[in-house]
Amino acid sequence: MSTLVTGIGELTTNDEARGGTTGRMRDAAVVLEGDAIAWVGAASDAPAADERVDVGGRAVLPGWVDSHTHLVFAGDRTAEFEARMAGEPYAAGGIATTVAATRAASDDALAANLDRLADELLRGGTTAFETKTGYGLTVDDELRSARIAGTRADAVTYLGAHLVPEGADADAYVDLVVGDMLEAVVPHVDAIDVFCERGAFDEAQSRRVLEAGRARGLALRVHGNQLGPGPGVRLAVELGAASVDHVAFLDDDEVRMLADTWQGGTGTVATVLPACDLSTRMPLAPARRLVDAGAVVAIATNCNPGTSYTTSMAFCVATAVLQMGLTVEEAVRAATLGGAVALGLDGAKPAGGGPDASGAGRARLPVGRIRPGARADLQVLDAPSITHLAYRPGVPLTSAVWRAGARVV
Ligand SMILES: N=CN[C@@H](CCC(=O)O)C(=O)O
Ligand SMILES: [Zn+2]
Repeated sequence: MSTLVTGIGELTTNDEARGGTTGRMRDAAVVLEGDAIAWVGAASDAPAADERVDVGGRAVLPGWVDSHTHLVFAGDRTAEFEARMAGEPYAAGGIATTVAATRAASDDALAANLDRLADELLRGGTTAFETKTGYGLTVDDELRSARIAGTRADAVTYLGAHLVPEGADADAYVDLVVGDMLEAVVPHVDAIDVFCERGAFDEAQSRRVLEAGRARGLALRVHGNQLGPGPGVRLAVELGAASVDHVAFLDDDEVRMLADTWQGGTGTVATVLPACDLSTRMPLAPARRLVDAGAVVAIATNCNPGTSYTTSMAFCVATAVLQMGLTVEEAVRAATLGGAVALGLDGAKPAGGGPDASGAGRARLPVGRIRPGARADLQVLDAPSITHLAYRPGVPLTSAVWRAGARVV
């Protein structure tokens, strides 16, 4: 089955061969064949296909790639949010509230909540997403979180090192995280993550976690420099992490260090989380300085019930433009290809996945670009250009979405 999507007023391809930040084309068409993109070019040259969809001059771009979420959880944290808006600071300890609710929930309840949020992501134009464990913090609860995550997510990250459980000794808990817990989850995950922050895990503990994950072949991620300056970014760079996320507190050396990782072609993506910065009333990550220095930046929602309860990549893109100083093109690239690079799903290396990473959502074709051979993931905006994402903030512009060749919105 093939589909010709034509009448595209503005096509954002992210294809470097087409030049510019976003490889933009005018009056374009795309042919989807099965789950892949088969052809991209001028509408006037488009080949015939089984089905034809005319989008009437609207803008088309790759589906969002949300490279940082925490969607396996139960309960919510409305009261904590209200207290924060009344002046209380965010503290890592709030995670324990969600851990208790998650442990008490059935598998079905956790899966239903994940489905609800994954559907919400899709309706907002997100066609690929990562999600993490980290609200279980026992061997059994982390294992079931990883299994459930794999039913929907394109990439699953093990975050046993999210918080030291109440009453546990920190170093003894790290022994468990790098020992039995890692052994249990490793067949189901692609990456390992650690919350390297005051109130969570220190540098030595974070290093142990990341080195253990690396020894098991997992990609590395770090929650770093979220609540203040700290060792997270330096550790991520030293250990060759795929991404370091939050990065709200960066000095000039850290910005340069992140940019320098890309000199050999692969490096550590700096993932900014604008909705989280706003919802925790923390400073916005210095996305402008990162892009100016040459770092590869991703924009993600960090959807979770504590610090960032939104699935809206469009909101994050608008914030990155209006408040972090990115251009619309830079923000759109960061929210699509940037996320794909962070997840290793951009096609630069074989698709990720642990030995048994066979979840329904797993990406087997590259995402983040509209070009032949990529997964057929694209979104149509009810607008003539991507500029409207920031020009009309808060307006739900997503009008059609294809994921892996299937029309889902
Ligand atoms: N910072 C650590 N983890 C999450 C917050 C989780 C929570 O508060 O429940 C984050 O990325 O913001
Ligand atoms: Zn997070």
